[in-house]
Parts: sequence; C-alpha cells; structure tokens
Amino acid sequence: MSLTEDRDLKPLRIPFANSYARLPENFYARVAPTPVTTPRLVKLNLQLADLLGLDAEALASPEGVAVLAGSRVAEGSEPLAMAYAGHQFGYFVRQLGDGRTNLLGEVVGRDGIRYDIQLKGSGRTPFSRNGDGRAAIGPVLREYIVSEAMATLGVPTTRSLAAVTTGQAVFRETVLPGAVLTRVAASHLRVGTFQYFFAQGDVAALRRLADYAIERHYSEAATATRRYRAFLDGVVTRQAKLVAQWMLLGFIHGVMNTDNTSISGETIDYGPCAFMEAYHPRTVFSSIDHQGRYSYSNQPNAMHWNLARLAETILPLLVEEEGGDEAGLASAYESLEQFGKHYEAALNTGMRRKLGLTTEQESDTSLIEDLLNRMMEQRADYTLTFRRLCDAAAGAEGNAGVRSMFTSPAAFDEWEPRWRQRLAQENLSPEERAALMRRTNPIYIPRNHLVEAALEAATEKQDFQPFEDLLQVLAQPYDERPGLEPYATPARPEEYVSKTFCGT
Ligand SMILES: Nc1ncnc2c1ncn2[C@@H]1O[C@H](COP(=O)(O)OP(=O)(O)OP(=O)(O)O)[C@@H](O)[C@H]1O
Ligand SMILES: [Mg+2]
Repeated sequence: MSLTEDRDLKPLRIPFANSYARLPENFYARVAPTPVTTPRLVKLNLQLADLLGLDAEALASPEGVAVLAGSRVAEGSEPLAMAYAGHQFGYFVRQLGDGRTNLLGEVVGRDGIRYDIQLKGSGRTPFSRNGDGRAAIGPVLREYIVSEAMATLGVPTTRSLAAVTTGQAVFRETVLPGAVLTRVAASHLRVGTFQYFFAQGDVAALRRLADYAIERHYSEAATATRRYRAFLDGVVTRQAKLVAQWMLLGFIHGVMNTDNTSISGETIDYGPCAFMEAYHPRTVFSSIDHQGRYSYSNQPNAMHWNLARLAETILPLLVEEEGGDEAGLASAYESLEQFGKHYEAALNTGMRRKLGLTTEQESDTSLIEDLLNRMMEQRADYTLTFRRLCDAAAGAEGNAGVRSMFTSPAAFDEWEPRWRQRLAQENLSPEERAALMRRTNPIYIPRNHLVEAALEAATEKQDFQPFEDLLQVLAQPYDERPGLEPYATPARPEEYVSKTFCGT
C-alpha cells in the first residue's frame, strides 16, 4: 500500500481514554504485544479511523504500522490481556482469557461511544496456554471481510480497523504468513468474563464487573430500581435481536461459546463463520461441530443457553436485589423468558419485510414457513431466493429469477398465489414494494467461495486484490450492479463442502 511509503511522517497520536485498565488487577494481565520482524500494512479502514477520530495518515506511517503490528506501544496505551472463562461446546473452562490479543486501550469516537482498540494475533500472554499467540493471514482477512460486511448490513458487530502482515511464519497444519488484526468493539466484555469471577466465587468482582458493564452499555439500568435485573434484561433483549438478525441474513456464527458471546450485544469472533447458501436449517460450517450444536437453526437455543449462564453468574446480585433466594431466582427466570418473545418478534418482523409485507397478520408465520420448507426441499439459495423475490414483487413477469432458484419451479408456483393474495391486502404499488424489498434483501453477501479465494490469493501469492475487490462489492450490499454477477452466485455446493472453515 503506497501510504506506508509516505516519508513525510505525521506523529501518531491516539487519544486513549482508558477505563478497563482502571479496574482491579485481577481483571486482566498487563502485557504488551510482542514485536514482529517486518510489519506491512495490508488494509486500513479509513471510514472507521475517521469515526474513531484517528489520523489515517499517521496510522499508515511506519510508526503507525508498528503500533498496529504490536511492535511499538503508542503513548497513552496501557496494553493488557483480559481475563475470562467460558463454556466451549458445553464444557466449562475456568480460565481462557486473551491468549493472542492485547487491548491497547479505549478511545471515544465522534459518535460519543467508547470503543476498545484491540490487536488480535499480537503474541503470547499469560492466558496463551499452549498457543503461539499468533494469527495467520487467512483468518485475519476473513474476520476483516465478514465483520465489515455485517456492519454494512446493519448488524451489531466488532469492526476491523486494520490488517497487517508480520513477516513471520505461523505454524498450523502448514506454514502460513502471520498477521495481526486491529479490532474495534463497543467493548470486549463477554459472558465468559462474568463466568471467570463466578467460578472463583468472587461476588465483589462480579458486582464491579456488572457495574462497569452497566455504565458502559446499559446506562438505563443504572437508574432502575432493580439495576442488575435491568442489566440482564438489556443483554437478553440485545442478544435476542442480534440472533434474529443473523437468522434473517442466513449468517452462521459457528462457535457460539460463552466466551464468544458479548455483553454489548455485538457479534464477536469470526472464526468458522459463514453465510448459508442452499437453505437448510441444520447447516453447520465448523468442522469440529459434530453434534450441530451451533447449526443455523440452533443459534437461538444456543444463545438462550449462554444467557442462562450469564444469569447464573449474577444470581447473587439478583438475590440481594430481590431480598431472597427464591425471588432472585424468579427474577432470573423471568428475564430469560423474555428472550423468546424478543427473538420471535424481531424474526417475524424481519421475515415479513423480506417478503415485502408492511402489515401484520397471524397467517404470515405459516406463509413464511411454507416458503422456507419449499426452499429447504429444493436446496434453494437463501440469499438469492429472497433477492429474486424482489423482482417477482415488481410483477409476475419478474418471476423467472426466483423460479430458477428451485430445482422444481413448481414448488414456487404453488406458493406464489398465497403470497400474491397477501400482498394484495396492502396498499403498496409493485414498484414501491420491490424497492422496499431490495433494501432489506441483500444481493451481495460474503460468498464462501469468494472469501476462500481472497484468502487463498493473499496466503499463497501475497495478492490482496481479490480481498480488496470483495470488500468494495460488499460495501454496497443492496445495490445490484451490472458485471458483478459472480459476486452474487454461490459455488456448486460440492465444491464448497470440501473446504473446512476452522482455520484460526
Ligand atoms: N494461537 C493462539 N495462541 C494463544 N491462544 C489462543 C490462540 N488461538 C486461540 N487462543 C485462545 O483460545 C481461546 C478460544 O479461542 P477462540 O478461537 O474462541 O478465540 P479467538 O479467536 O482467539 O479470539 P476472540 O474470541 O477474541 O475473537 C481464547 O482464550 C483464545 O485467546
Ligand atoms: Mg474467541
């Protein structure tokens, strides 16, 4: 990138305003990133830098790149690795923690929100266990692509500020180029952070952590009569809405462990994630998820389970707040019960919108289910079916695209009259409806084979052009452009399934 060759240096100043580093010492380990040999900037997110009030030119200078690679600690940075525990595929691990990431510090963005700036892949920490503390270029770019695509699609998520290569090899099944991702989040608090102190029976730390989370993310809870209940309600509501958004986009997180479930309600940790292509509720991408624990349709259950683990950790606070064991427990249950209601509401509203409906009728649920069942039987591409439905909404002459999604188009033809009858009960013109639908059903998502191709070019040939091209297309996911058909098309499933998505 030519910006790195700029000799006219601007000093790098990051206006850190750290709060996590003020918490007690047992919340983290103070540890600086490990310097690397030859850092090289692959990508800098100019818009995000601007939102954070950071000087992009200075970030792209050799000094800035050294900071982004972890070779240099910027002034005001108080690097640390956060402590956390977590249930991984249902099994509890008392101590995980940031084994390959360093929180550099926090900045307050132009939007007034406080953001963590964190390096991922920046070397060993006291939480590394047997890991090397590093990340390979492929997974770093996958996280960059998918997190930024999710942000553009309006899904709460961690963001990607930069990707740099380290010049050092990492050893996985093969030797791979190493890289560091600069990740930005409203915070990196996880359900697992609460579990860490719960496992130690440290109620004082839990209270401190909950108060910190309330101040940072749920200020409305601070003034509530039952602040910890209000906090739990807040997390439950945000996570229910988040998972509904994933479902509406066909997004499969892949590794919904409690340490990968954020308190802020943002999507975090893009490991074995993928967008579903042929619709099937039981789709799994992670090669280690043999039981389908984190399959597409199990995501709401998995999240509800994770939230129950959170509720468990703050039970002592709820008991105190309610003035008794039973009342405290009842409060936790009541809060968790809200998950289904919020999830269903968000899902149904979103699904109606996908179908072009602006009003609500009870029979809509069965209309949606009927379509999804037909899509499942016919292995119809999830994203494209809804997108081509927008063309059909403009008039029956636009049916060809959506019909072609079904192996047997009769499956669509049988459903279509039901849908058209329902549409006729609303007062939108076909053009208005199609336009509305095109703003909710993306045409471009991070197609798995394109993500893989971009990662492969970067890994094998240090060719970052496919990565750049993909990012550019994904920056306008709703706006269908001529010549970009390959970006909208799935690979043949048999080509795709042969790849595994677990490289971290
Ligand atoms: N190469 C590695 N070296 C050291 N620790 C690692 C490495 N890879 C993963 N870990 C640690 O293993 C645990 C689980 O890893 P997981 O893949 O969920 O997280 P991650 O992708 O490293 O990070 P995050 O959740 O912050 O996105 C975490 O504690 C993580 O820090
Ligand atoms: Mg993780």
